[in-house]
Amino acid sequence: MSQTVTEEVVKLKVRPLTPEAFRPYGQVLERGQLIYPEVEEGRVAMELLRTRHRPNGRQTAQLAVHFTYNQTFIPVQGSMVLIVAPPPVDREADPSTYDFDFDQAAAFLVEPGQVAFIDKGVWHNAVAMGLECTFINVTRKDALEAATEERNDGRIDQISAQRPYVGYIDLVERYHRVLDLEL
Ligand SMILES: NC(=O)N[C@@H](O)C(=O)O
Repeated sequence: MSQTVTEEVVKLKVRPLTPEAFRPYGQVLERGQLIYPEVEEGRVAMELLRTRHRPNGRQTAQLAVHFTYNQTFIPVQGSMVLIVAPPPVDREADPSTYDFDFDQAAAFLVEPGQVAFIDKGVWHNAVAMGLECTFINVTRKDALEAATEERNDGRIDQISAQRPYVGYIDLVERYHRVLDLEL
């Protein structure tokens, strides 16, 4: 009889966003400091997105990755939880083999007025902390590309299908694991 494989739940405690705690993943912009959004292709673009609470929103199976640009999350209404993990070790490897370090994965509460800037290659996904979060997304856009379609299903593979420069990993498919936020 075939056994269904149930995924292992990896708990992530949601932590306050501080420059020190966030340093392995990027920078928290503070007054008097500068950050430099950067793209190796396309153009730097700023868009206003809204993400809404979704059923089972505490669990995340997919995360995005891109080495050609860094990215900035700036909540303006409502808070978000930014889930991150260090970049894959080998950028030149086949993206389908990119590693994911569960031991270094983390979740940070980003509140309105805070600015979370992730380095190139950092694994990431963002979910609404409450019912919804409207945030400024500083990202990459290629010529003629429109604003990112707002989704509430955490499906980075669907984003990747429209924006091929956004890579992703499905932790359930790859490791039979899922990240579960502990608030
Ligand atoms: N969902 C998500 O984080 N997408 C980004 O990678 C982006 O550049 O917009």
